[in-house]
Amino acid sequence: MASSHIILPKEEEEEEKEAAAVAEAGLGVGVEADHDSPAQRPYQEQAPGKAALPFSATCVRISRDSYPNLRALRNASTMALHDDDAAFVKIEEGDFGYVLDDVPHLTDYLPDLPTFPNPLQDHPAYSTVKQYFVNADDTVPEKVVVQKNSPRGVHFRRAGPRQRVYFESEEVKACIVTCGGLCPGLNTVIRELVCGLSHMYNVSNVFGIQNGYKGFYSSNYLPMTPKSVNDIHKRGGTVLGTSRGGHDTKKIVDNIQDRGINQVYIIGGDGTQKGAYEIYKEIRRRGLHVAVAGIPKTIDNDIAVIDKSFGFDTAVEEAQRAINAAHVEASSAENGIGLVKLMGRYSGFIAMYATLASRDVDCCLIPESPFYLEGEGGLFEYIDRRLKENNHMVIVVAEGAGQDLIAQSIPAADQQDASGNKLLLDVGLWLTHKIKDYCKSKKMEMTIKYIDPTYMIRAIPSNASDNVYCTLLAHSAIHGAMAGYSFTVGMVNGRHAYIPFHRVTSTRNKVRITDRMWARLLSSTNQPSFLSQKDIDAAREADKAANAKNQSAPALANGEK
Ligand SMILES: Nc1ncnc2c1ncn2[C@@H]1O[C@H](COP(=O)(O)OP(=O)(O)O)[C@@H](O)[C@H]1O
Ligand SMILES: O=P(O)(O)OC[C@H]1O[C@](O)(COP(=O)(O)O)[C@@H](O)[C@@H]1O
Ligand SMILES: [Mg+2]
Repeated sequence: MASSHIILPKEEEEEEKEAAAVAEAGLGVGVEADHDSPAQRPYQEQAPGKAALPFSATCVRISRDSYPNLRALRNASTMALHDDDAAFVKIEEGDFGYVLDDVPHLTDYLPDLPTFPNPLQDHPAYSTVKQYFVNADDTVPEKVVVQKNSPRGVHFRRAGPRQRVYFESEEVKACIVTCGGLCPGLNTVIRELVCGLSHMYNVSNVFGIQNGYKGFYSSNYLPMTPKSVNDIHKRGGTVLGTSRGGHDTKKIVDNIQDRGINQVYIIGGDGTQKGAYEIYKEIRRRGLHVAVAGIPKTIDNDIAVIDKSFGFDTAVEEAQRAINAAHVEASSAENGIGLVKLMGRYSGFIAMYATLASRDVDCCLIPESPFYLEGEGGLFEYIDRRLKENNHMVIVVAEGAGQDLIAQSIPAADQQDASGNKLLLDVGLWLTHKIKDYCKSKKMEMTIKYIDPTYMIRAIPSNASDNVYCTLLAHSAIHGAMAGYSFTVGMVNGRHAYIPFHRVTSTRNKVRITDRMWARLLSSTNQPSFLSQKDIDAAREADKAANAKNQSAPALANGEK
C-alpha cells in the first residue's frame, strides 16, 4: 500500500520543510510491526496457535518524530489531536488520500499471542449467515459525502466478528461498568453484553462493577449470568449503579490485574471514555493481556464521530409527552404559555429533535444559539406577537441554554459536580420568572406552566429501536474485544466501527446553527433566529475554516446525511 499520500496544498511548503527536517535529524516513522496483505496470509493457512495479525499493511507508531503522518491525520479530519496522545495513535495511509485511524490491538505490545478459531462458526443460529466474519481489512469512512476529486479521507476499522480470536472462551473473565449520568438503554447494553458473551462466545465469567469507576476498587464484583440479567432491559437506570468522579487509574488497573480480568466493558459518556483511554494506556504500559471496550453513552447525543448515542431516540420520544402536556395546558388558558426544559448541557440535540417531532412548539432555545429577551427580535417581542396571533404558545428550552444571560442576573456560584462538570443554573425557572415579570409590566393577563421532565425522561427504559441499537453495540463491542482490539464502538454512517478513544474524546458534537437542520427548526417554529448578520457571518466563517481543514468533504450536521 502506498503511504504518505495526504499532502494538503495549503501547508505543502510547511510540510516539506518539516519532512526535510525530520529526515535530516534521522527521525521518521517508527514501524512497530509489518503485516502482510490478506492475500499473502489467508487465515486458513496459519499454523494453529500462531498469532493472526490483526490487519494488513503497515502498522505505524506515530510519535512527535513521525510528524508527516500525524499532520496527515490532523488535516484529514477536524480533530484536534494532542501530541501526548500521538504515541498511542495508529495511522495507515493508502491511495488517494485514504487514512485509517486504527484502534490498538493486543499484538501491538504482545506480538506472540496465540489465536483461536472463533466459536461463532459452530453456532447453529449463525450457520445461515452468508459471511460469518467481516473481512479483516474492511473499514468505514468517516465522511460519506465526497466530491469527484476529494481525498478518500479518514476511515475506521469495521466492527464485527473476526475469524480468529485472541482469547479462549474458558479463560475470559469480563467485567462491565456504567459511569456518568443515567440514560435509557444502560440495562439493555449490560444485558446484551452478558448474554452475547455467553451465547456467542460461551463465556461464563462475567462480573458487574458497582457504582461507576470507584467500584473497581471499593466494592465487590457482582457475578452476572444470562439468567440474572434476563429482565433488566425492561427497567430504567442501571442495575450496576453509576457515579461521577472516582477515576483512579492506578487503583483501577491494580484491581483488574489482581482479579485476573481480561476484558473490560466500559459504558459511559465522554468523561468515561477518557477514563477508559487512561485505563487502556496503563494496561498497555504494564503489558497486560486485557482488552478495553468502550460503549459510548450520553442522553445529550453529543459524542463525536458516532451517528447517534443509544437512549437519544427514547429521550426525544418521551419528551413528546411533556411537550403535549405543555401544549394542553397552554391552549386551555387565555394567553397560556407552556415551558418545557429538556436535557442538554452543552448541546441542544434533544430540544431540537423533540421540537421538530412535535410541531406544537413555538420556540426552541439551545446552548448553541444565544438568545436575548428585550428589544427588537428578542424573545419578549416574539412572545407578544405569538400570544396575539394564537392566544397560547409552547417554549422548549435545553438546560444549557442562556447560561450567560442568567449569570448576569443571578451570581453564578461556579460549582462543579464530582466529574468537574459545571453545575447549571435552572434556565426554566429563571425564564418563567422573567416572562411573568415582562407580562406584568405590560399589564398582560397570562398563565405560564413550567414543566421539568428531565430526570423522568432519562429514567425510563429504552424504546424498541434503542433496544435493538443497544444490542448491536454490545455485540460489536464483544466481537472487538474477543478479537483483541481496544476501542470505543459506535455507528458511523450506518455501519458499526471501532473508533480510537482519542477520537471520541477530543471534541464534542454540537448543533450547528449554520446547518439546514437548524434552519428547518426555525422554519417549523417561525421563531426569531436571535442572530444579527454579524453573528451569522461569524458562524459561517468558523464553519468554513473547519471545512477547509477537512478537505475530504464539507462537514454535515449530526443526522444530516
Ligand atoms: N479526563 C478524565 N480522565 C479519567 N476519567 C475521567 C475523566 N473525565 C471524567 N472521568 C470519569 O468518567 C466518569 C464519568 O464522567 P462524566 O463526565 O461525569 O460522565 P460521562 O462519562 O457521562 O460524560 C467519572 O467517573 C469521571 O471521574
Ligand atoms: O444531575 P446529573 O446526574 O449530574 O446529570 C445531569 C446532566 O446529565 C446529562 O444528562 C448529560 O450527562 P451524560 O453525558 O453523562 O449522559 C446532562 O444533560 C445533564 O446536565
Ligand atoms: Mg460528560
